[in-house]
Amino acid sequence: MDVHFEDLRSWKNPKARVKVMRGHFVTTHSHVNTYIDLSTMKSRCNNARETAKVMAEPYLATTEVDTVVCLDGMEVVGTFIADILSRPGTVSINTGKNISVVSPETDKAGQMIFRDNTRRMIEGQNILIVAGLITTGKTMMQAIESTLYYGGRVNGICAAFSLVSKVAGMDINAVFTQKDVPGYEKYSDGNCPMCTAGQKVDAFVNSYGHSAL
Ligand SMILES: O=C(O)c1cc(=O)[nH]c(=O)n1[C@@H]1O[C@H](COP(=O)(O)O)[C@@H](O)[C@H]1O
Repeated sequence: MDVHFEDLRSWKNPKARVKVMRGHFVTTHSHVNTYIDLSTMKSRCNNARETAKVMAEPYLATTEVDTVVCLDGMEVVGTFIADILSRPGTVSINTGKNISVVSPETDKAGQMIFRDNTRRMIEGQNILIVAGLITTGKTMMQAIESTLYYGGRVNGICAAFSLVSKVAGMDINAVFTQKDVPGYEKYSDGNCPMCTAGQKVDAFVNSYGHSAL
């Protein structure tokens, strides 16, 4: 496979950056013609912090957050978001809080669950969900349902990249949208023109990364 990544930087903050690769990829719920690699923002401290600034900004003055629920391995970014929201001396209404940062577990049935030890960080709490990639919105829908099931209030949803602007009627605050990645297309299984054209699958991709075939 000829691996060619383009750098993509947020116009809001160039240090919030991802890498983009074109090809034929199989994801959990769809086929996509573009792979977005989030490893820099997920794993490098400076990039995670700068990404967190972009993500936290809309919530600073207005949104109560007690717990950040992280999906797709976004814990480093989520922790910076919690820190930014709770910092003293900012306009944040969450100043001084000890905000929790948790991740759900996916059980064998594919349900997102919280173990007994983290439930108190969901039940009766104001939740901000932080996702990596939102493609169809199915995974986010599961995360919202799970949070509500455990008694949390979903007050905000943010993502590194989202193809959709809303899930369950809630706005998605995305660092990158389809406008930033022109030509990004997703196709349901069985309806993929790349498969129809006999284009070989380049890689299986999931939130951990990609494995070339
Ligand atoms: O995990 C994946 O398969 C994946 C690869 C990809 O290119 N894009 C992508 O959105 N995902 C994951 O698929 C889930 C979101 O897809 P939807 O449920 O279709 O919105 C998230 O867990 C993403 O990390």
